[in-house]
Amino acid sequence: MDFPLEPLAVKLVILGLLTFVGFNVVLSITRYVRSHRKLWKFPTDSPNRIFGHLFDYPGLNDEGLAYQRDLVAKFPMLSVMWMVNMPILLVHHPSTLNIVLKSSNVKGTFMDKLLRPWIGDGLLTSHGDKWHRHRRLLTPAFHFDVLKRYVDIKNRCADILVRKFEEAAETGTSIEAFHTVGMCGLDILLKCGMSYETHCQLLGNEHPYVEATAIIQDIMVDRFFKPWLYSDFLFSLTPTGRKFFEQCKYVHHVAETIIRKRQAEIDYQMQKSSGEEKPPCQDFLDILLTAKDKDGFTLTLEEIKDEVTTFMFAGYETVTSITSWALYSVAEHPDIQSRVHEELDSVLNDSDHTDITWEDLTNLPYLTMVIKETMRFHSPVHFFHRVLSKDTVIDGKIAPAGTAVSCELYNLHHNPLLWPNSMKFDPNRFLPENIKSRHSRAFLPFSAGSRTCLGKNFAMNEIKILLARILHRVTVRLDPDHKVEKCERMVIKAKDDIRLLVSAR
Ligand code: HEM
Repeated sequence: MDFPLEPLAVKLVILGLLTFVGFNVVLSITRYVRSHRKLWKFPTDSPNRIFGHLFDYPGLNDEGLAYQRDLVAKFPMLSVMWMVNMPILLVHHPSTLNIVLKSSNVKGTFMDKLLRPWIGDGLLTSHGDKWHRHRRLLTPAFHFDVLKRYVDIKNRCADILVRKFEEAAETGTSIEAFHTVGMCGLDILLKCGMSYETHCQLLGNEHPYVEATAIIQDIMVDRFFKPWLYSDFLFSLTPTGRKFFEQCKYVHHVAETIIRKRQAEIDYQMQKSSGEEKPPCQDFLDILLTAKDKDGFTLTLEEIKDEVTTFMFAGYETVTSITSWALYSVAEHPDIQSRVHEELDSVLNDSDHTDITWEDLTNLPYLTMVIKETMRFHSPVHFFHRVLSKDTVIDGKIAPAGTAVSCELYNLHHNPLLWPNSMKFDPNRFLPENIKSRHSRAFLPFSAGSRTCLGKNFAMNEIKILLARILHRVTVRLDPDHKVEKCERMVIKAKDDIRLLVSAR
């Protein structure tokens, strides 16, 4: 057949398409150069503009942390990290952090994108109306009256944990802090937040959920340094990508099982009371399952799953890590441990209880200082991200809208302008007179402003209870045959755990 017009029509379509693509490429490059040129004005130690820090970051380990300390000593306000064509503005001084916290609570950096297949669009990664609605909804789950009820659950879980430490003292074997405390943290979180009983502490120190989240994080941080794998589609074609998505699927399956079980219990209770009563205990999950605002808005299963997975991530590793690093530091500093022992003896020895009560929680000033110094010195939650929602002047220069900002808490907590001799573990930094003489935002373990950590009181109570219960019964020291090395994941952990030798008091 003969189509006389075809060659011309095809040529025109191809020409049109090329013009369209070409125009968009030029536009993107122009926008990219225009916005990135602004960031070229900020300080950086990047050796080159093409690959940036991609191939010369020392590693997500002790060397990487030493590098971060050197960086903040050299650039105490901020600096830019270049990941090929993706700059990240690192802020690590109260004055620069304050500007970011005040001007933007928007999420959506490429790190958030890497987090999404795992924790979805929960409180940590969402913003705008959705974040506002969910934050308002979930805030009552952390009210003091609710937290008070959890003190008993935390003590009952601590009973099992303390028993494990006492057994280690009896047998003379060393104990793995992260693994052992981690099981207790998981037990507490599931019981308090979701009324879910697993007996996980009694089943050993391994748990498939914990293992899955460790694998997910290992892969995620490795992917961070491989921008060519940022596309979920391309990543899912690789063996590592397949492993990552399999583990995410498992984690979501666990969340769904917990949700369905609790939903069935709530339905049963409602049926029994002819739908008149609300379930007796409104924990985190109950709130999500029964939420209905004045406009009749309820949450979908997907939304509840995202919040449960977020809650499990935000609430479990953080507490485990701080408690474990605090044990490490008191083991390393026997004089500090003795002062903790003295304080615990004075609170607990003359009383008729071994539990830490709600009232005791405000009566342990030295232990609280040790915990705060742990959060500064080890800074397990070492960063969080924002995207600038508008052009913003930071340290006298304009950072364009859309810039990815990393609020670097480890660097802030080792900034020599704020923390002299930052590698000395010294709880006295948190004596009231010393706090007074420091910038109010020199210490931000829970962030600040509208997106401050929702679980901070829950976390502080739990860490105090676990440490007080353990250290009241035993003395810990470091196992000299075991080297402790740090590794940076979403929180800073110990690569091969921390091994502690234990003796009964
Ligand atoms: C000592 C332990 C903890 C530390 C150091 C910590 C630290 C933080 C930080 C720095 C943020 C801000 C993150 C950001 O803006 O991207 C945050 C947010 C959050 N944390 Fe924690 N956290 C801890 C424990 C917990 C616990 C136990 C829970 C829940 C049980 C929790 C739930 C959350 C949630 C839901 C958010 C998101 C808040 C929002 O964006 O509205 N955290 N946390």
